[in-house]
Amino acid sequence: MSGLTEKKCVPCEGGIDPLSPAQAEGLMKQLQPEWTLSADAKSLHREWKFRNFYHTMSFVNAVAHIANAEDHHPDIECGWGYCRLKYSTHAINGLSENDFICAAKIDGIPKQ
Ligand SMILES: C[C@H](O)[C@H](O)[C@H]1CNC2=NC(N)=NC(=O)C2=N1
Repeated sequence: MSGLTEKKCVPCEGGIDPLSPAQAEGLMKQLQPEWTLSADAKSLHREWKFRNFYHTMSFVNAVAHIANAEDHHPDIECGWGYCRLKYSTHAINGLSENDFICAAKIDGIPKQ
């Protein structure tokens, strides 16, 4: 169990520094290995594949539920059989712990 899943996102409207690349690399260790950091360490990415549209949208709905509960929202790109997520904290133009908390919670969604 990842410690991040025990945490709750803190509302962010700026005023904090984005995580450094080293801090972001450290938190990556608590996520499933399919997540990648962008080259500038300002965003977090992952893609999923599904065997039909129903399973795709079921996953997207579970992501939306987490986003709503945490009040922290990914960019979502989805279509038949795939979903791509991008996390960054818009208010600071970079990554915050919120992005990692949400990613860890998404890692807990059962894969269909
Ligand atoms: C107050 C509240 O936490 C902010 O408006 C949130 C809402 N969701 C957000 N989601 C993301 N990804 N970045 C933000 O900066 C952000 N801001």
